Amino acid sequence: MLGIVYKSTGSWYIVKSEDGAFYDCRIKGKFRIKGIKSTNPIAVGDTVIFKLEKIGDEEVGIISEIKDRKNYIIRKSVNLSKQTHIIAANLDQAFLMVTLNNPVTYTSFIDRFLVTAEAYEIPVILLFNKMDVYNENEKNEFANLVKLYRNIGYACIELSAKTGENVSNVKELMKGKTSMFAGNSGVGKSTLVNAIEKGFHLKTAEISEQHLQGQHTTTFAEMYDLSFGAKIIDTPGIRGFGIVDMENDEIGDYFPELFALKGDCKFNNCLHLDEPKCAVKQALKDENIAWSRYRSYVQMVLGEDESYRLDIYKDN
Ligand SMILES: Nc1nc2c(ncn2[C@@H]2O[C@H](COP(=O)(O)OP(=O)(O)OP(=O)(O)O)[C@@H](O)[C@H]2O)c(=O)[nH]1
Ligand SMILES: [Zn+2]
Repeated sequence: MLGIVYKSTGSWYIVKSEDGAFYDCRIKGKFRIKGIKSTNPIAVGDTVIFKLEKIGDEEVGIISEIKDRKNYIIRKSVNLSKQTHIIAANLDQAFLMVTLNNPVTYTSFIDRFLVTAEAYEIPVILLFNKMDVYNENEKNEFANLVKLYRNIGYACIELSAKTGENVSNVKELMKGKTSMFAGNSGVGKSTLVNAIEKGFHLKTAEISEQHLQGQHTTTFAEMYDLSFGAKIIDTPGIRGFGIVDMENDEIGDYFPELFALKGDCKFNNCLHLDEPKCAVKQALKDENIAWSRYRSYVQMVLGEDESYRLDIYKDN
């Protein structure tokens, strides 16, 4: 039988088969996936093949195969080994929620998220929330931010999870897809998802509180079917995207507007720092590239912003 993993506890998996029924499944023997040193071979979102077997009185599914992943997000294991923990697989898109204040979302956080998403090959939609509370100045500031990211090519929606403004647009984009919601604590993820699906509660808050108390419990993502043909992967305690190890010379490739100019720099290995005849530096002067984006880029290249390599629980 073919199914999708909805929940994982590390040794047990809840798999929804094509016929719509849920089965408790386990893995038989050792499972290895090329190139991934992972503590969990199978993650939420994985498509698996399993067959039912009688174990004692119980009928359980035995997973024999994982289908190739379109993408996956990981985090480093808590125990400092080189191992990674796969949080979720096969995401169609991620929504990153951003607010101007309460809490402040820094552009460096947005950019790091976007870069990681590019590396993971996960499309991102930026949600600019709490539109109902901003004054004229703040509205302008927000509008500039929206313009900045739209120019690069990212989809942006201005909304208010509280009043419901533009919430239907988000819902529309979710139909038929598997989505994840990310953003700093307090930006309104739970409020939004609850507005999209009445009575549905994300688990983010309780876990991040646990984290504040220093309890590094391993958290597992979980997938849910919403009533309108959408799937959501809830990733408790995860505000960002996990980690990606990137070489300095590939970071620029994940800034689409820098990547587009790469061929115009004098040196084909230009890092756009102090090299002569750099097309990126020129574009900055001409105001065709945003300074905030360039600053995020430099921070990542110089390693001033190491948190993108670290545990995502440290994101803020
Ligand atoms: N004014 C206003 N307040 C909002 C809006 N969306 C959320 N809030 C409020 O912001 C606070 C935090 O919202 P949550 O939905 O809990 O935020 P969250 O992102 O889920 O936070 P964590 O669970 O900690 O990750 C709550 O008091 C919400 O009522 C909005 O559009 N406008
Ligand atoms: Zn350059």
